[in-house]
Parts: sequence; C-alpha cells; structure tokens
Amino acid sequence: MDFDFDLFVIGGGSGGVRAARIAAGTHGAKVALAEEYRMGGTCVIRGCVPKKLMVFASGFADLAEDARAYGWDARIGAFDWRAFRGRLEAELDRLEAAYRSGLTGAGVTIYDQRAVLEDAHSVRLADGRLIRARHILIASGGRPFVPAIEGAELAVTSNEIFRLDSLPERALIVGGGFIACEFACILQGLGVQVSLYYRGDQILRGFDAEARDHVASAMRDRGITIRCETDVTRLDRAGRAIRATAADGGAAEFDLVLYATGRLPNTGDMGLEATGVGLGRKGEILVDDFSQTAVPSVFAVGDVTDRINLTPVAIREGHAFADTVFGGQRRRMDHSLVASAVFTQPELGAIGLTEEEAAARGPIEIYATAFRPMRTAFAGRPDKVMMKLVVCADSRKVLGCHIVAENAGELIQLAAIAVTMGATKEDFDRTVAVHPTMAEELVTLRNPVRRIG
Ligand SMILES: Cc1cc2nc3c(=O)[nH]c(=O)nc-3n(C[C@H](O)[C@H](O)[C@H](O)COP(=O)(O)OP(=O)(O)OC[C@H]3O[C@@H](n4cnc5c(N)ncnc54)[C@H](O)[C@@H]3O)c2cc1C
Ligand SMILES: NC(=O)c1ccc[n+]([C@@H]2O[C@H](COP(=O)([O-])OP(=O)(O)OC[C@H]3O[C@@H](n4cnc5c(N)ncnc54)[C@H](O)[C@@H]3O)[C@@H](O)[C@H]2O)c1
Repeated sequence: MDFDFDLFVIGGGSGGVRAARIAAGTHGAKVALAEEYRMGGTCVIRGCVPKKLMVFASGFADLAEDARAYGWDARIGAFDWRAFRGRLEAELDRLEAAYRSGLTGAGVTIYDQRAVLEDAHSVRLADGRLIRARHILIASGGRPFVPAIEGAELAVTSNEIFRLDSLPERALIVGGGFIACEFACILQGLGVQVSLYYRGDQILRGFDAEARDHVASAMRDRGITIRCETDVTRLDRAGRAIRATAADGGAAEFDLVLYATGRLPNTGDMGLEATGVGLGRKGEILVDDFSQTAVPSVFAVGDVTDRINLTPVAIREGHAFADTVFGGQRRRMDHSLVASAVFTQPELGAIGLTEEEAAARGPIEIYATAFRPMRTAFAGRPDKVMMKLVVCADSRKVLGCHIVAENAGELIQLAAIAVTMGATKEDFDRTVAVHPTMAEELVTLRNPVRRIG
C-alpha cells in the first residue's frame, strides 16, 4: 500500500509536537502534522504559559509591600492590563513561531487546518484533500466544559480569560479545581475582587485533605471569598453586570463570570467511531499502555485520552509513542507517580499518595509541619508553609510529599526525584539540611505527628 507519510499527527499541542519532532528528527520518519488553531496548543497559547506569566504579574503588589517592610521606599502604581496583555501576546507569538520552526527544522510537513480521520490509514483535511499515512496519531487535546445552565453564554472560560479587553472589578469563578483556584489567586493579585463558588465541600478535590484546607484558608486570608457547596443555577444580565443565582436562591452581581468546571476531550466530529476507535464515557479515546487505540494504525496521546491531563505527561506519551513505533524501542509512559503543582498563592506541590489514599492501603506514619517562613514572617505576613511526608510504616518508603508554600512547584520537582527513586524516610533524614531555607524542614522532620493503621 502506498502512503504519503509514515506518520500523520492531528493536533499541534504538547503531545503532538513532541511525537512529530521525535519521529521525524530522531527516527527519520516522514511526518505531517495538522493544527487547526495555533501551533503549540493549549499549554503554549491558552494554558500553562500565559497562566504562569499571569501568576508572575499578579505577585508584584505583594512584593512591593514586602519590600517596604524590608526598608525600601517601594510604591506600586496601578496594573496596566492592556500593556501586560500586549507583551503577553508578543511572547506567545514568539513561542508559536519557535514551535513551528522546531517542526519544520525536523522535516515535518505542516498543514494549518483541521484534519479528521477518514479510515484506519487516512485523514481528510478541511480543504478536502485526503492524505494517507502508515500511522496516525490523534493529539487533539481538550476544551473547556461549561454546564448547560440558563445564561451559560454570559460566562467566559480559560480560553477567553487571556484576551479580556479590561480586567473586571468583581469576578465570580465557578469550580474548585486547578484552573478555578489558580485564576482566583491571579485575579485577586491583580486587584480584582474575587468570589469562588464550588459545589463540593472543599476545593482541590483529589489533593491531600490537609493541603487543601491549608490552601483554602490562605486564599481566604488573601481576601478571596470561597463558598463551598454552592451550585450556580442561572446567570442573567443585570445592566452591565451579570447576576449569578445559586441553588439556595441567593444572588450576587459580578462583572465577569469564569467557568472552570473541567475539560472534555476533543473527539467530536473526528470520524473516530466510524473507524472503530473506542471512546470512553467522557468521549476520551481509549488506548493501551502504548497509546494504541482499538485500530492498530491509530494512536492517541495527551488530554484527548484523559489519563493525566498535564503537559509533561502529554509530552512523555508522545515521545514514548515515537520511540516505540519509529525507534524500535518498546517505551511506555509510567503514570503511577506524577508530580504536579497548583499555581495558587501559595502554591501547592504534590507527588505520590495523599494521606487518605495511603491510609486506605496500609499502616502509615505522617510527618508534617506548618510554620511561618522567614521571608514573609519578617515582612509581617501571616502566611504559613505546610510540608508533609506520608511514609509507609513497613517499608519506610516516602509514599507522598505535599508542600504548600511560595514556589512549591519548584520544591516538589526536586522532592519528586527522591520519591520516584523510592527514597525512605531515613534517606530524607540523612540528607543534610541547607540552611536557612524553607525546604530544610523536609529533612528535619523528626517525629511522626500521627500513625495510622
Ligand atoms: C488554563 C490552563 C492552564 C494549564 N496549566 C497547566 C500547567 O501549569 N501545567 C501543566 O502541566 N498543564 C497545564 N494545563 C494542561 C495542559 O495545557 C494540557 O495537559 C496539555 O496542553 C495537553 O496537551 P495535548 O497535546 O494533549 O493537547 P493540546 O495542547 O490541547 O493540543 C491539541 C491541539 O490540537 C488541535 N486540534 C484539535 N482538534 C484538531 C483537528 N481535528 N485538526 C487539527 N488540529 C486539531 C487544537 O487546536 C490544539 O492546538 C493547563 C491547561 C489549561 C487549560
Ligand atoms: N497547574 C497545573 O498543572 C494545571 C493548571 C490548570 C489545568 N490543569 C489541567 O487541566 C485540567 C482541567 O482543569 P479544570 O480546573 O478545568 O478541571 P478540574 O477537573 O481540575 O476541576 C473542575 C472543577 O469543576 C467542578 N465541576 C465540574 N462539573 C461541574 C458542574 N456541572 N457544576 C459545578 N462545578 C462543576 C469540579 O467539581 C471541579 O472542582 C486539570 O484537571 C489539570 O489536569 C493543570
């Protein structure tokens, strides 16, 4: 059978770009990639990167205040959203161009249009062309999900938040996950009055309960109104504002409503079911450990498979796919131990099991501390850091590490190496502290605060 390409990739995001570059650049395959929006995908264009730059932008008011406590005559003026947005857009243009040139440099043919599956070995481009490929990789990512309440069209999602014309005075954020909590802190740091409504009993479900409580109370201390067990039932226009009505009948007005209620895989109208690619309950593509679908020539990586929806995971899956199919190595992504960080203020970094998960598996010891770190304590801030190790009572292995602190994302990356290597509590203990740091607490936790099981 004659093919136009060895590999056709649908989607130019984290997973698709990595797979295309490795297949073409490292393994010499003839590769094409189709992207219907902007090269770089969610992470680069409307996810991790612009979000992190907004996190940085939102931290300067606190810094100026701290600087005064340290003796500086520091004064911070007003935040100029439009000036920031202009610089942000220029940076995203630069990154998009870098992704594009990385692909063309590796010899990948780019189609700037939508592509859908036609059959097991062909894709149909939006301009009508049919392209045949020995293998097809679907890396089409996901999109925000907004529940179908009345007035839902008045809300924005993370897709729009980076391109607002102006910052609102009062914002309502609906949801309690990564995006909701991160944007609550970002907007509050930029001077917006923020309320967060979450339907569950505590934000950041899935993380360690003590860490969730710690982040929630730090967010409240910063002036964010968090209302748990609050479902929004409708949105209405109220002049220039939006009125949000909750299930208990209470209503309040906001200038912006951001829905951060999860994401759905981009699998609609892609020709998948007709080709025999299996889909799960949320519409995610079902794959095996090697990211292979029910159709042997079709693979899928990243958010479209809804395994762990993080950029480094999509990248690893894409890389492992390229090495397996074009590099003659059987490589798979290990999803069992993946560190993550929520870029709230303070940040939450986590790897491994929560206390609750570990306790359900066997006897454990908990080592934990909460303290006011030197830098902010000196400036008179009430901020507290939390560090916690979940240790297996039998093997002594550190099963989980949870940090709530400024820069916890940076800290957990390093702790993750030790936990991934299978370090025991005693390995942590024999590591000599670096003083004075916050992180030294991780190697000086002498006695368990509790034993479970
Ligand atoms: C606001 C936000 C913040 C985030 N922050 C972080 C973070 O801090 N850290 C982290 O690790 N992760 C973060 N994530 C998650 C991360 O962005 C995703 O896990 C990652 O981008 C997934 O990569 P992917 O390749 O699977 O899909 P994507 O990056 O979504 O790429 C898919 C691409 O496919 C294109 N596409 C879709 N269908 C077609 C089609 N039929 N034809 C052609 N092209 C198509 C889309 O336009 C898109 O560009 C964040 C996500 C959001 C929304
Ligand atoms: N720092 C990071 O690594 C980072 C940052 C942002 C996003 N992400 C990734 O993107 C994914 C999506 O982020 P997200 O915050 O949209 O999703 P999420 O799954 O983290 O949170 C969704 C929230 O919406 C709530 N929700 C769902 N349906 C609802 C409904 N009908 N009504 C009210 N509330 C509802 C959920 O209870 C949950 O609190 C994350 O799971 C994560 O994998 C990662």
